[in-house]
Amino acid sequence: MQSYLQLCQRIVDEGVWVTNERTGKRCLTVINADLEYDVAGNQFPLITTRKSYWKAAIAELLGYLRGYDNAADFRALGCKTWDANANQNEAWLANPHRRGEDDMGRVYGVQGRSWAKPDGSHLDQLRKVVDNLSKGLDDRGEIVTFYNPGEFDRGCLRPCMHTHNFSLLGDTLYLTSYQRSCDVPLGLNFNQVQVFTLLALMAQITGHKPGRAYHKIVNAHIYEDQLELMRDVQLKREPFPAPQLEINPEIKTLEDLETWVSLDDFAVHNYQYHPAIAYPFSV
Ligand SMILES: Nc1nc(=O)c2c([nH]1)NC[C@@H]1CN(c3ccc(C(=O)N[C@@H](CCC(=O)O)C(=O)O)cc3)CN21
Ligand SMILES: O=c1ccn([C@H]2C[C@H](O)[C@@H](COP(=O)(O)O)O2)c(=O)[nH]1
Repeated sequence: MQSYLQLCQRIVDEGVWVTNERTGKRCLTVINADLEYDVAGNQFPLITTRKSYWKAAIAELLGYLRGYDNAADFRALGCKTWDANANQNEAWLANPHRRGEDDMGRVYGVQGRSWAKPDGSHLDQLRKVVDNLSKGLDDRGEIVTFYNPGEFDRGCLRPCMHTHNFSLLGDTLYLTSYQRSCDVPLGLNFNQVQVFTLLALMAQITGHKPGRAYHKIVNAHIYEDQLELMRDVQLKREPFPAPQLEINPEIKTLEDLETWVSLDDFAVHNYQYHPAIAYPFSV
């Protein structure tokens, strides 16, 4: 939590105003942030200086792991975060590849689970990583990447958290996740939860102990219409201790994640938080 607040304060103190063409808004921006989460010690990095909707963040992660390409599927899991990008983004609405209401196109999990190969077949990146790690194998390329520039024109948004690189040292699993662009008040709130939960879940289904998760961010920003709430409200609050995440131990395979797992299989304990803050969202 301290490292999140330090990043917010750093943006407020040292950020540079950058005009963003896609959203038409200015962002106060810094370059490079390194966050680290203690998954072994179950220090769940949930924001405590406002109410954080952790279930929606885990639902979004579950949708990526399943390869969802439709905002309706995310809604059915309990997550509305893709509604706006699928249905209100002017460039995507005008894109001939968009297949109607709620379609997100070939983004995130679609790339992770069915990367298109030149011969017309598809590659399941996540399956390969799960199979190797389950056998105790780390080929130094246990990577799931959603970043496919050749198909950017077939999706509603380029992935922000785009690459997850797993590592095995003995029986401990580590994760390094890379993010090119980060909406610190809204997106990071979710992304911290997702990096932590991804390592915890992958360790559980591949039979290893979770270690630490490393989260590397390039462009970290606060949109102009979020700045006042961050500077004058959220940053004035004192954080509470980190809560703990409990995951149903019956989740044992990738198939479990693909089929029956729901948000009822996750619980957070000892979550103390300050009142909610409704930050504006930019499409
Ligand atoms: N501008 C922008 N910021 C983002 O963080 C973002 C995007 N766009 N587009 C793609 C996804 C969607 N994500 C989102 C979208 C909405 C919320 C959001 O509105 N969160 C609220 C309430 C969530 C709820 O009620 O479930 C929050 O207060 O955290 C968070 C992340 C993260 N990504
Ligand atoms: O997981 C996510 C997804 C998106 N974001 C934010 C980062 C940016 O503010 C926008 C994406 O805009 P680009 O113009 O494509 O960079 O969404 C996030 O923080 N986390």
